[in-house]
Amino acid sequence: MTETPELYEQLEYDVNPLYEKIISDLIEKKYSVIDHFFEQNEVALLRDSLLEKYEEDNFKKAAIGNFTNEIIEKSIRGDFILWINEEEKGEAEKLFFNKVNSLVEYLNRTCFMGILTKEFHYALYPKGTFYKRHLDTFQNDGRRKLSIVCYLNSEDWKPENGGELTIYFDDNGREDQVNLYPFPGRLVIFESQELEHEVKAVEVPRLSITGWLKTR
Ligand SMILES: O=C(O)CCC(=O)C(=O)O
Ligand SMILES: [Fe+2]
Repeated sequence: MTETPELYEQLEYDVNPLYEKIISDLIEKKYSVIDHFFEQNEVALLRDSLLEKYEEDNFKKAAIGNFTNEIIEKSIRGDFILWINEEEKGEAEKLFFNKVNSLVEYLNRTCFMGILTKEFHYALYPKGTFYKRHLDTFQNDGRRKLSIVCYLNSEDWKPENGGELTIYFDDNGREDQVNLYPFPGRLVIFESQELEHEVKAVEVPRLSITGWLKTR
C-alpha cells in the first residue's frame, strides 16, 4: 500500500482541549465562555496598558453605524474605545495577539473557518453607561464572523457593579438569555451574525477588549 505522508503531515495537528471545547460550544450553542483565558498577571498588564492610554486621552466616544455614517448616540452605547494596531503593539498587546492568533490558527486549521482579518479595540464603559441590545453586524460589516470579548476588570467584580453581557438565544423557538459578568481574564466568543446581545448599565468603570474575526 502506498502512503501519502505529505498529506497526513498537513492535516496533522496537536489536539488542544481548550480550543476543542470552544469549537464544540460554538457548534452547539453559538457562544462559548472561557474563564481564565488570560491569567491574572496578563490581565493586569493589559489593564495597565488600557488605563495608560485612557489617561493619555487616546480613547474616543464609540459610534454606531459604519465609517462613513458614524453617529454618536449615547442612548444606544456609552463606551469609549481605542482601536489596537497589531503592528504597533507593546508588550501587553503582543501577549494578547499571541493568544488570539493561536486560537485563530487552530480554528482555520481544524474548522476551515477562513478567518483572514481581525480587528480589536479597547473599551471602557464609564459609570452609568451601557450598550443596548444589538447584533454586531449592524455596523454594515457582514464579514464579521466571530465576536470576541475579553474582560480586564480587577478581581473583585461584584454583581452590584452591573455590566453583565446578556446574550439572547433561541431555545426551541423560545427566547432565552444568559447573563455573563465581566470577570477578569474571562473570554466570551460568539457568532457575530447570529446572537443579539447587550451590555447592562455599569455602576463602576468596566474594562475590556472587544474584537471581530472576519472572513475577508
Ligand atoms: O463588552 C461586552 O461585553 C460586549 C461589547 C459589545 O457588544 C460590542 O462592543 O459590540
Ligand atoms: Fe456587540
